[in-house]
Amino acid sequence: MLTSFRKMHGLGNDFVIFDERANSLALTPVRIAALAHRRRGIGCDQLVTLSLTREADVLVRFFNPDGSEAGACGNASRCVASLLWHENGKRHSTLQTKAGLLSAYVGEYGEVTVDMGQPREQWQDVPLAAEHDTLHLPLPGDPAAVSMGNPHATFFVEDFSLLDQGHSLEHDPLFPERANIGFARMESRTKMRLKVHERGTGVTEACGSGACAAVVNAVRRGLAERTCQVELDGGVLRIEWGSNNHVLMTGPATVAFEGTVDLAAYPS
Ligand SMILES: N[C@@H](CCC[C@H](N)C(=O)O)C(=O)O
Repeated sequence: MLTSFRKMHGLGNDFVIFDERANSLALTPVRIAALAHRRRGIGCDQLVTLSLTREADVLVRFFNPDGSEAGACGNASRCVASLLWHENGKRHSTLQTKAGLLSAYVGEYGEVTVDMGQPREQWQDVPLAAEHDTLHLPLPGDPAAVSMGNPHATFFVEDFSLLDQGHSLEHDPLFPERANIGFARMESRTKMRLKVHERGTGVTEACGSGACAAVVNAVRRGLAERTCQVELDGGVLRIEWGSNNHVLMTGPATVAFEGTVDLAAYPS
């Protein structure tokens, strides 16, 4: 039996989205990893599932290609909000995620703003393995850490030569749940160039939660204003860390194609 899915992306950060609102699908971590595989499966940066909930318009779960589940995914959250808008015509939506309830708004030109909630700056919340100042982690390169519902460390750099260390930094014992590793070059106080090695995925075209984390860390370091444009390989996000401590992320959401797959052909 064939199961439908949608392929969407936010700035090239791409997702396979399965709708489990009518029927639940047997998506085990092994099957998710097989489906997400670029050569042997459909291929994506994250596999996303939608389910029914009483708490919000939809319950959204995000899975990395290694089968691990993430608390947050900014670019996929914009895609899901855009998908709901196309379904029901409502520009406002609410998304229940592992990290919390998010609200989203689709603007005049189809661009999506997601309220990514409040950053968490305490070492236990990132989390780190032991008590440290999250503004200056004890690692070469002096990164800062924050949780946007998932763990992030941001290095402030002049060039991106450290990018190939992303995998070993992700697995550094300092991060008991591993971490997404961002490399930010400040172009001005309102403009940043960012590349991200994503936990469980690798280097992606864009990382929405990584952009939020990088701006929060840049503001905490005194390097940026609270509204900042973040240029990633796949395009630009606008990040605003509001006076209510919530981080708003605005950017595009694009449907690539709709397809079907025989789930039984993948290991469970
Ligand atoms: N693509 C993302 C983040 C996806 C999850 C991340 N790899 C993790 O494990 O935390 C985004 O746009 O935020």
